[in-house]
Amino acid sequence: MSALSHLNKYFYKYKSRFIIGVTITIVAQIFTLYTPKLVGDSIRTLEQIDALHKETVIKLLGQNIFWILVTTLIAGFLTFLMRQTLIVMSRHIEFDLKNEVFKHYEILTQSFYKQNRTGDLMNRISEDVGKVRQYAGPAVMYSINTLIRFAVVLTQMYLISPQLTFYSLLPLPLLGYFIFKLSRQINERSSIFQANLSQLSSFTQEIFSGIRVIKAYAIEGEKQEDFKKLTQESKEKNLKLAKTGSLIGPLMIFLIGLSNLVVISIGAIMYFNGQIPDIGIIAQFILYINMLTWPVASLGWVSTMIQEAEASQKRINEFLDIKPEIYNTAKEHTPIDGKIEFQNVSFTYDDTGIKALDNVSFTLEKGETLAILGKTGSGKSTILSLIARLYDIEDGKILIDNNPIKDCHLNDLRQSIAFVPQDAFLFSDTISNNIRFGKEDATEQEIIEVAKKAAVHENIISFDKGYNTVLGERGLTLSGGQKQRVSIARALIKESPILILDDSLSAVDTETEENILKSLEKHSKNITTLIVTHRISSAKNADKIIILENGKVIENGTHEELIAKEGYYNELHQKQLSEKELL
Ligand SMILES: Nc1ncnc2c1ncn2[C@@H]1O[C@H](COP(=O)(O)OP(=O)(O)OP(=O)(O)O)[C@@H](O)[C@H]1O
Repeated sequence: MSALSHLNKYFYKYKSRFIIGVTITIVAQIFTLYTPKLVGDSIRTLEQIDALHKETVIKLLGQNIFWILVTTLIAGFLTFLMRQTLIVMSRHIEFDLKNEVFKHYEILTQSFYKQNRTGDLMNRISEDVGKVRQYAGPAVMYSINTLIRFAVVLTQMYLISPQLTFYSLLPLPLLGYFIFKLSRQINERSSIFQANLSQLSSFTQEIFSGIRVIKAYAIEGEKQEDFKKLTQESKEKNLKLAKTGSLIGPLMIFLIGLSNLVVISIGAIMYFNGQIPDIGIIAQFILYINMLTWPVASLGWVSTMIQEAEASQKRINEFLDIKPEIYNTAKEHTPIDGKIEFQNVSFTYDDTGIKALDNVSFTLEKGETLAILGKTGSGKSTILSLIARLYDIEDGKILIDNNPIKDCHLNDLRQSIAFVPQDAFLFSDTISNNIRFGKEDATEQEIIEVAKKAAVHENIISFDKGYNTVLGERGLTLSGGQKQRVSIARALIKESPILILDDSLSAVDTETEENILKSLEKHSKNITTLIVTHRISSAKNADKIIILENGKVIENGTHEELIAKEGYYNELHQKQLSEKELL
């Protein structure tokens, strides 16, 4: 139960609902006691049929039926209220916990997302939180219900006949034991089934995300076979689970029957021996025993729920206990102007041990543009990640507006960067909302303006619904180049002092690229811009250019200076010039 103690703060938060729920449960249980008593009274009345007038008997029976109806209705209504308070409380707790987990996911760093699979993250926030809710709601409710029912029913039974109470309760522990054993087995089998289900969903999710590759390689048949194998496994596991589950019903019927038999036999003997005054008591006890059977049976079920919830909360806590490696240390807000300086920065990725940057230095004044070129894997994107402080460095210094990056308010720093990543990610929403993502209160006019600057306006208005075109999952309805340009528009609307383009014109033809760069030049006069690119055409107008190789800066200067050096840049320039001529 230690992991579940995480929920105590929520029980405390909803304490008034909890207390009201418990009070209602107690009152509801007291009302349910009336039915057996009234049934017993009715049988007692019938026993006296010879001594009483027929009308008196009918009148007494009629009164009893009336009160049975009234007390049952009240008990039913109170049970409804009990669910309304306790189950609704669990829904509130589920909501709070989901939000707590989501908020925590958001502050965790890149390495967390690299180490954990998306499916796992989703499972913990949905499936596991759902299991925990079963504890906070039904498990707590049934436990309280059982406890109170036992207390009131047993007291009533004991007051009538302690001896008959003892005998009638004999089969109940047996019922409890078997149900507990079966629930254990159900728990194990359901965990196995759940794990298999997770595997199945991860498999299908991957297949649908990569459907284009699967079709291109014509391996649908093979994948179908894999799917068949997985579903076959899933079916077998589910059948095993169903087999155990189907034993519970018959077992309960058998043991309830046994209990009734015990009450009738022992009750009859006691009646003949004069140990109980009338047969009505036997009927009353049969009803009491039936009232206790379900709570006993539910104990096994409740214990399964608690065990599952404990396991799930443990998984949730594993993530909640992870402290983000990167966090804000600045007490005050630090507005960002845009000067960026790297002083002998070296950086190694912890998980792979790859040294991505080696002694990198450059200075970029506010409003200047830096182009970063270099072979793939040379460390270009790493520089950009470090500016957004997605990682912290150990060697060297990164200064933003002459202050160490760690002294900048993390939120201010990230807010001041408009980032266009290598693989543009668009949400399943309208184009307009995808652009507005960069500035929530942007007007339609502003959206159109930035779309024009990103040279994507003409494309957008050619769609039937224009800016209201809804993009499919991950914006699949747009071409690669269109996605990149919408992503650029989103960055431009943000009007941040720092603009970062990570190879984000790669899917755009050179003519469109030129148009975009021209508008960017006008747009970003006061904006510090970093462009990672493989094309000279994207770099040539930058104020500064650096060339990386294996994390080291091997050349730096302006376009003219680098051409004159006859190194990597010049070679690339010549190559791209001749390619252009060939076209
Ligand atoms: N998140 C990461 N964790 C571990 N290693 C990484 C990570 N990102 C990049 N690397 C490694 O660091 C090195 C530099 O990668 P980086 O992405 O900065 O190169 P790049 O020049 O941007 O490459 P490309 O042009 O292909 O995008 C590579 O060897 C890469 O494998």
